[in-house]
Parts: sequence; structure tokens; C-alpha cells
Amino acid sequence: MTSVPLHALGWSEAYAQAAREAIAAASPEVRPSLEPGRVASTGRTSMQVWTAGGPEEASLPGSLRHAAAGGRMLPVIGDWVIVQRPAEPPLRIVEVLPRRTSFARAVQGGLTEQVIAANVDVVFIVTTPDLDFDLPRLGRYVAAVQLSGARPVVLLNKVDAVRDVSPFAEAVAGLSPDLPVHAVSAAVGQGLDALRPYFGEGVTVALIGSSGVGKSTLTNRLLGREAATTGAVRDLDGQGRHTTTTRTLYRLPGGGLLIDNPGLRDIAVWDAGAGGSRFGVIEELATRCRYRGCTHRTEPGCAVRRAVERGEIGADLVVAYAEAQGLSPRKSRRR
Ligand SMILES: Nc1nc2c(ncn2[C@@H]2O[C@H](COP(=O)(O)OP(=O)(O)OP(=O)(O)O)[C@@H](O)[C@H]2O)c(=O)[nH]1
Ligand SMILES: [Zn+2]
Repeated sequence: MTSVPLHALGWSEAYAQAAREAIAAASPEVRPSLEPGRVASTGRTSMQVWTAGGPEEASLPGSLRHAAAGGRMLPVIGDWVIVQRPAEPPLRIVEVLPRRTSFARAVQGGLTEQVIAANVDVVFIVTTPDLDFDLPRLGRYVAAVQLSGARPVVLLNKVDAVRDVSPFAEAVAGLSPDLPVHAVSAAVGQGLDALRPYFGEGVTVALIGSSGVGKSTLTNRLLGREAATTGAVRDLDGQGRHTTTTRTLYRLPGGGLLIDNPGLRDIAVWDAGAGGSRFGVIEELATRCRYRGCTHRTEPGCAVRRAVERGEIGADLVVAYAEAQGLSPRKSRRR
């Protein structure tokens, strides 16, 4: 995948207007080196940005990181940004354009809010007609998605495994007027044609749902061959080591964009906003643990224990968190 017109990535007149203003505000010498792009993946110090020329690595200057104290205007997945093209790569992100929609969650006990994805149009809330099915919880996600400015759509996946999905579909439909519900099977490929109309040109769809409901299977199905070409960019972590950041904004073969981002897809993030926000800081750290489902006890590469060792968070908070989660030592999965 190389050169792509910006409107296929979701570019619109409102962003164009904001971009013109941002570029006009720069000094005349700098102006010619500025152009817009969309954030396709995020690491701690570098990101992948899609410009008119294709996906490229971009760095986040320290000045922008400091200006963004509180996290509000740090670039996140889905953001439109202005980048500067120096003589030598990488690109430098100089400004985040105003967001049309944003998903934020409260962190640090509700003191600040952290945006996790921007400019999403439609959110597929994925669940299954089995033990994962929890109507009150679904209701909270539907409300959270509506609050963000995006449109919620509920997917009942794994319908191949149940005899009758209609009671589940009816219960979901009762949550909110005009809430679309689709019964699908990502594994078998059933019902997926009904999802294609959501992926209009430049429309950005994001996936959320508990672990195991089939988000990866669905992503691969929707992407078809492109799934195999998932890009990765190299990133330097706090210790100067290289880590890998996987691109999580994908273009679908038939048009439209799909965000499948670990920080967004994990439903625990959304529950944090609903009640346990004093644990938000731990959940934020946990997204950087080497193992998904890390219990923050003995696993190598645990970002939560590292933060305790550095004195950034108290050990008592971690204990309280584990108790609240009912975490027992269990097998964690390598990401
Ligand atoms: N029967 C059935 N199984 C499915 C379907 N979709 C996914 N699965 C299975 O469910 C399991 C979990 O699927 P994933 O796609 O990894 O789920 P996920 O939501 O990405 O899970 P995490 O990566 O943990 O967030 C796998 O064993 C899949 O093969 C489906 O439509 N029907
Ligand atoms: Zn951990």
C-alpha cells in the first residue's frame, strides 16, 4: 500500500480548514515543509503517520510532549496532525488538529482525562451470545460510544455456536432506539456482508469488546489479504531499547478504515470510566505489560511493578486493584 488520497483516510473540509490555519501560523521558512497526515499507530516516542505519500515514521518532539501535559492534545490513534518533513526522515509531528470525536477515560482518580482514540465514526461493540453477554455492561458501552460522538453498533459474534440468537438480539435492540444489532460469525464468515455498508470511503470504524469475543478474527476477515501486511514501526522505549509498535489503523480493501488498537479494544478500559477510575493509572500502565492479562505479580516485563519500583505508584494501590479485580494467578498470554 503506497500513495492514498487523503479523503480515503477520512480527510474532510473541516480538517483542511484547520490545517490551512495551522500552516499559515507557521513561519514562512517552515511552511513549505508542513503537510497533514493521520496517526496510524502510536508508540511512546515515535508514531506512524499516514501522509499523502503513504505510511511513514514520525517522531514526537519533546516540546509537544511537554505542551501536552495532561495528555489532552498528545496525538493518539486516528488523529489528524500537521507534520514537518525535514531533509532526513523521520517526520516531526508539530500539531494535532481539532478532533471531531474522541474517546477519553478518566485517569489518576478522575483528575485528568486520557484520550485513547480520535476521529472514530462508528464503534463495533463486539460480544457473544454466551457467557460474555452482559446487558447492563453493553448499555454502558453504548452510552460511552454515544458520548464520544461516534455511532454504536452491536455485533453478536459466534452465532454459529448457538441455536437461536434472536433473544440476545432483541435484548440488545431494546437498549437504545435505532441501535443496530448484527448477528455474525467471524469464523465462518456469516453475516459479514451486512457490515460492509458501514465502511464508506473515509469512514473510521473501531472495535471494542472483551478478550476472546473474536475481534482479531473479525479484523482479519474484514481486511482479507491486507491483514498479513500489518506494518510495524520501531520505537525507543524509556531505556533506549527498541520496541515494536504495530500499526492499528487499517484501510479496508473496499474502502473505509478500521482501528483495532489494544488500548481501545480492551473493554476493561471502558469499565474503568464507569466506576473504578482510581485504578485508571494501573490500567493505563497494564497496557504496556509484556503479557496481556498480566497479573502484575511475577511476569517479566511488567510495567505496573516497574512503576512501583520507581516510586511512581504505591504498592498498596496495586494490592487494592488486584483485590477489586479478584485477580488470581492465571496464565497470561504473550501479546
Ligand atoms: N465458534 C466461533 N468461534 C470464533 C468466532 N470468532 C472467533 N472465534 C474464536 O474465538 C477465539 C477468540 O478469538 P479472537 O479473535 O482471538 O478474539 P479477540 O476478541 O481478538 O480476543 P483478544 O485478542 O484476547 O482480545 C478464537 O479461538 C477464535 O477462533 C466465531 O464466529 N465462531
Ligand atoms: Zn503487569
